[in-house]
Amino acid sequence: MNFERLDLRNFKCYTDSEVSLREGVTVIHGVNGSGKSSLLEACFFALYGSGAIDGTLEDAISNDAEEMVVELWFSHDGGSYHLEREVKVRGDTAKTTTCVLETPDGTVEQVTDVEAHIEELLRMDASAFVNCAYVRQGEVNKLINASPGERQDMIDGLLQLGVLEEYRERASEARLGVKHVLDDKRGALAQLDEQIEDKEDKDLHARLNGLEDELDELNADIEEKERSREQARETLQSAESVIEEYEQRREEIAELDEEIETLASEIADAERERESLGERIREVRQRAETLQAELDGALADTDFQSADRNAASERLDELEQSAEEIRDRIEERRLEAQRHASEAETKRERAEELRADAAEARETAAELEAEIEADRAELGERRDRLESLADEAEALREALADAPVERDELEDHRESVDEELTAAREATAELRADLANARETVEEAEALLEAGRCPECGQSVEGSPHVEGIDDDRARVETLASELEAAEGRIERLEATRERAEGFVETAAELDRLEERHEDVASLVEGMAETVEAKADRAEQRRTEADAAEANAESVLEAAETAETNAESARTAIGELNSKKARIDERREGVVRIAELLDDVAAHEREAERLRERRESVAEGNDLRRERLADKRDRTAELKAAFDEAALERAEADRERAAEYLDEVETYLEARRERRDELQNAIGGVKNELEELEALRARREALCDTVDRLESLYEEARDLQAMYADLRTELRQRNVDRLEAMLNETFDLVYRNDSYARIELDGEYELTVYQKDGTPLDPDQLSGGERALFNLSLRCAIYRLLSEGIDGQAPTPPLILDEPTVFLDSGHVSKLVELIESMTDHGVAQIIVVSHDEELVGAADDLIAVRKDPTTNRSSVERSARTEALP
Ligand SMILES: Nc1ncnc2c1ncn2[C@@H]1O[C@H](COP(=O)(O)OP(=O)(O)OP(=O)(O)O)[C@@H](O)[C@H]1O
Ligand SMILES: [Zn+2]
Repeated sequence: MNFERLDLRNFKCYTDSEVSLREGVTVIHGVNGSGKSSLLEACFFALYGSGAIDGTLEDAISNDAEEMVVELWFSHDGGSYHLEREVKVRGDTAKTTTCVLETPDGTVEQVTDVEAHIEELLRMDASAFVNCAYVRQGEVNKLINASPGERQDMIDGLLQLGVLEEYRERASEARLGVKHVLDDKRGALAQLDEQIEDKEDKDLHARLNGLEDELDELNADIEEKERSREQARETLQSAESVIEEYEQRREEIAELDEEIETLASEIADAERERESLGERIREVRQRAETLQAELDGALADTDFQSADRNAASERLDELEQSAEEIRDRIEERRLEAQRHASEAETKRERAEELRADAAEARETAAELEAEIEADRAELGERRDRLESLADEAEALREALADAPVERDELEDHRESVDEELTAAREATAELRADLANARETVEEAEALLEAGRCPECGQSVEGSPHVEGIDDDRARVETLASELEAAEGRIERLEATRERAEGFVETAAELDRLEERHEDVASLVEGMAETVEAKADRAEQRRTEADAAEANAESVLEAAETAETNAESARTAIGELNSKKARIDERREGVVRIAELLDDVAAHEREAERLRERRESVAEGNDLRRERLADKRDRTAELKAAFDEAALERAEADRERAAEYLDEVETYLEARRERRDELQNAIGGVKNELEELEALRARREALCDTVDRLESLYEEARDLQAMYADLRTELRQRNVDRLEAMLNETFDLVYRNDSYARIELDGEYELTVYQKDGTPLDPDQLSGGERALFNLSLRCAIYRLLSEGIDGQAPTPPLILDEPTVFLDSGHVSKLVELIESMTDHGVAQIIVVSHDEELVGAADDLIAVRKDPTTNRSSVERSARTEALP
């Protein structure tokens, strides 16, 4: 078996690590506390679970984690295996939540199944694994310190010698079991012998004969007594029958006396009944006669003469029928009267409606006519107004006839006059200004002349232009004044013309308005005239309608009267029918009374007849009773004569005696029978005992056979037990011999020292070291380093013995050594390297050594470095490349 790979998550100081492991020698190195041992522990935990680690499951989980996973891949016997264990913290404790082993033949789950499978694969349990393959740190002395017994158990277990011990124990158990059964059987046999002896001592056959003789005698006695008991019973019976007969006779006489008395009183009762019946008959007959007289009277009162009940019924039916017919006719008439009356009512209502319609139509007509009158008056007024408007217009047209232009040009005309006037006024203003200037010029010249100097140059005006023009200027003033006068006259004329033009314009506007007004009034008049005509037509129509409705109402009223008359005549008919019906009812009552009387008379006659018959039967009954009374008296006399008192007394004496005897004999027989039962039981008992004796003898024979067989079985089991013990001793001796040889060989290899000659391992696994001078030494007495070497040798020897096996190659796990160099000096560390090499030579496929000692590195095929990060306190694993680098 080789480990191939180990994956860790949160296992102790490892957060997440993965290590692949190879064949050959692997050295895991690192400083103290870096996590080397934890790696090995993880492998061990993967294989064997919680039992394989120190402390609890919780301790194995990293301090700050809640769950942990360890996975181990390994090869074994050519197959690949994968083991996974997952542990989770649940509350206060940790639990294994997953445990799976994948094998080439399938998957194994559940902790117990997986562990069983591993134990079977490796042929060792956790403790055997520790003893053989996994040398835990600090346990180097374990094998030395163990007692020989413990050592023996350990080595026997590893070599599977324990199985033989188991078989031996089983054989011993079987032997003990057989012994137990054999003892039981022997005890049973002794008991049987005792029982048989007891029974034979009892002389059972003689007892049986005595009992049978007594039983015969007893039976004869019982038979005789039973015969005389039969005779006594017969005597008793005949006496009892005689007594019974007399008893019956006495009873009969008593009964007869009683019957006679009853009959006599019955006869007296019947006689009284007959008398009262006669009385009743007389009363009923009298009543019938009275009723007959009443009937005769009733018949005389009616037209009905026959005193026959059927004829009366027939007549009643006839009358009933007539009454029925009349009722029907009354009903018919009543309906008819109702129909006519309601018709008259309807017609009257209709006439009323028609009249109301007529009145309404007339009223409407009158209203319309009043409206027409008013409308006509208004129409007249409007026509007058129209005429006066026409006159006013005519007057205005005449006024316009004087106008200088046509009516539609008047406005233009006024505007042109206006323009002309404005122009004239402007020209006048110009003239006026010119004139004023001219006058000023003249006046200035005149003032200069007076002063004699020119106003402009200050020189003398004589001869200056200003003075020379004065005459021209005076002429011009005159011309301008006359022109201004003419212009002012023209303005005056134009103003008059303008006033007239304005007057014409106003007149024309007034005419326009009048004409418009005239047109409006004319169209109003026309509309009104049309309305008046329409209203007149409507009034006419209403009047015609009113006349028609009136006429219609008249004829409807006539129809109503006819209906009323019809209703009245129907009512009269009803009255007549009612009185006719009253007469019929009266007649019916008479006939009913007659019928009742007829029934009554008949009933009374029947009652009289019934009473008479009853009276007769009472008389007959009494005759019969008298006859029976006579018979009974005869029978009583007869019985009394035949009664014999002496015979009765004899019979009573016989009965007493017989009864007494029977009592006695019964008690006697009872006792005898009891005795007979006892004897029969006793005989049965003796016979049973005889049978039992036979059975006991048969059983004894069978038991003797069984005991013989058990004795030989016991011998066999004892032989078998001895054989297993011998075999184990022999096998162990052989192993011990080989182990001793290998131990010496290994010890020689690792510890070259002149002090020790050899090591002895005896059959009881007692270890002794012999010094050169032949003195023995307990391994305890060796030095610390010697002990470590001794122990290593012993382990390697065991490992070799195992791996070579008793019968061929056994499946050995990797050889794991944890810190084997402690206590060793450097010389012995080199020896250790040699030991490891020799183990490889002996065919150990995988050796894993944990050490912080650099010296061991030389022996490594593969080097694994473990480091702990000082800040996180978490370890990591690294395959170091130093293998090649090192010498
Ligand atoms: N549950 C845990 N969580 C975290 N760290 C843990 C846990 N259990 C143990 N450790 C730590 O793991 C570290 C490694 O211990 P281990 O015995 O594997 O070291 P080592 O390399 O074998 O040392 P030495 O050379 O002294 O034998 C220890 O320092 C310990 O404190
Ligand atoms: Zn360690």
